[in-house]
Amino acid sequence: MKIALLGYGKMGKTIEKIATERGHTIILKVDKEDTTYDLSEADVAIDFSIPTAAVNNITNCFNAGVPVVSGTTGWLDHYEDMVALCKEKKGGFIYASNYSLGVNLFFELNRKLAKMMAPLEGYNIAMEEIHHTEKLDAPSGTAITLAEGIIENTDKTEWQLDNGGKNIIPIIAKRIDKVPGTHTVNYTSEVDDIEIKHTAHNRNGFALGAVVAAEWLIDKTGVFNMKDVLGL
Ligand SMILES: NC(=O)C1=CN([C@@H]2O[C@H](COP(=O)(O)OP(=O)(O)OC[C@H]3O[C@@H](n4cnc5c(N)ncnc54)[C@H](OP(=O)(O)O)[C@@H]3O)[C@@H](O)[C@H]2O)C=CC1
Ligand SMILES: O=C(O)C1=N[C@H](C(=O)O)C[C@H](O)C1
Repeated sequence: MKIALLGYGKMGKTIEKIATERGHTIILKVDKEDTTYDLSEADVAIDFSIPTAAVNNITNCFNAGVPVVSGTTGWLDHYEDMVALCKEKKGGFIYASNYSLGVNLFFELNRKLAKMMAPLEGYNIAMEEIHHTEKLDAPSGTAITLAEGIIENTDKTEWQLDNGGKNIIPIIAKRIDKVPGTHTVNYTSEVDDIEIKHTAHNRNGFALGAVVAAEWLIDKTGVFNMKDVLGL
């Protein structure tokens, strides 16, 4: 595959390494200096840039007829606009807040646990995410997906950064040098606690998932997610 990398920071560079090992060619590397770029030679684009650039990058892909794997977080207020544009342009689009296989299994576990906890009284729920100090958005996209999985399966109706409440899931976001990404969901009661936790040791899992998603998306039109890619 000929891949355009939209965003060539920590993730872009890790994706380059893994994509090259899998026999793909990187034909374009875009960073903030590149205001215009040519996607005409690309089979697929992978966007890991910054929240304020994601919508423009994804739009450019649809306009160029290039399927796009989006991993950038912090832009989801515009997600439905991108879905509509994808359909209008008959494009191919995958967004995931986290591309790692482990986290996608963790998402399933989180939904299942929430469903089991829903009828039980006396448990308080709280979430924590820890990331490196360069991260621009909080809470993480992964924490938001986890919160949505809980909201779908319990009487919780919303999440809030730092604040909890009767129907509100509190998410604590910590920033600690070099941490690739750690997510914890906690149920605590007077008699016991239940905790599920995913710890990324490096960025390779995110990058491999994004490349696998790009391989899967080639020649498809429509809007997909990692459940589609992994057959979960
Ligand atoms: N879905 C997932 O599995 C994962 C998602 N992420 C998300 O991916 C994104 C990138 O993460 P990470 O690589 O760690 O961040 P970095 O800050 O290391 O890299 C971001 C890159 O985007 C570049 N950039 C800035 N503006 C633009 C633009 N207009 N167009 C294209 N590129 C631009 C930056 O360039 P410059 O350096 O010149 O400013 C930089 O190279 C974040 O939103 C993060 O949350 C991260 C890991 C996993
Ligand atoms: O910015 C990061 O680094 C990460 N961002 C994603 C998120 O916001 O959930 C995924 C991963 O946790 C790393």
